[in-house]
Amino acid sequence: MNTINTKVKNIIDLKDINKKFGNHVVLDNINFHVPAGQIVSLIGPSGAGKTTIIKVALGRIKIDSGTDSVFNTKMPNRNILSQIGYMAQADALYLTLSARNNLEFFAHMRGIPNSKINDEIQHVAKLTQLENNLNQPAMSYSGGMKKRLSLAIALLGSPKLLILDEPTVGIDPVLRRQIWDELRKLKEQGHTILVTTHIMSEAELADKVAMLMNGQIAAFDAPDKLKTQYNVNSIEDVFIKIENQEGK
Ligand SMILES: Nc1ncnc2c1ncn2[C@@H]1O[C@H](COP(=O)(O)OP(=O)(O)OP(=O)(O)O)[C@@H](O)[C@H]1O
Repeated sequence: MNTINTKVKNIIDLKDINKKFGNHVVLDNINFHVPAGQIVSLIGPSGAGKTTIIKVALGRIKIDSGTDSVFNTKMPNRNILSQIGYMAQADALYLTLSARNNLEFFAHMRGIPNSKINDEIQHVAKLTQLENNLNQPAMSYSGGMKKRLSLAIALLGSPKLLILDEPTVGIDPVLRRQIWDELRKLKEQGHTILVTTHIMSEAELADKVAMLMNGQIAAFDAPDKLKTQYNVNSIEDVFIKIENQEGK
């Protein structure tokens, strides 16, 4: 694998980002960063622009102005992209292939050496509880299984940066907890994780919560600090308070 600069303070660093679709301002001069070695959850109402922020970070959409860098490198950059574990909201699977073949394909794309691919597949399949279904074609998977397979693909090779767009939709609470345990383990090993979610109890498990509203980052801090600041007991209540303040 190519080397990347992991000794940066903020692994994702978006500065003064403006993005409109037609006349619709989605990101209004946003400054947003994901500090190295932390889990940041990005929350906000449906359509607030969470996926758009992710696509900006990945360099997948053209911004109107601002700068986006990942590992201190201007995006898009093919070397950096190959080293990000990205799970999109819509599954990007080869449905006619087996789950194992999907994992093998993406493991090659990620540059994992052939000698390590089988062990890697076993590892991520275990984490996502797919060990017994690896030989089935992806098209025979349920919605939740497809989500788990997408997550398994993102986890291949333990990438230094994971970007997960609603990874636990359609996943039952027990497995969701196991997935968060794994995310925290990866964080303890020095990995950086950006995750979007609509599940507020899940957002609270992150080191920092960023709330996107009306094109701006309305709050960005540790969950406990946000709860103290807004004088409430949960991130759900912080969300509701900010939404009311913003006049929605
Ligand atoms: N390619 C596009 N062309 C036009 N409008 C777009 C495009 N992509 C996104 N939008 C609009 O930008 C806004 C933000 O979309 P985005 O998908 O980023 O929201 P989100 O916060 O991720 O929503 P959700 O929580 O529902 O997934 C929405 O109003 C959406 O309709």
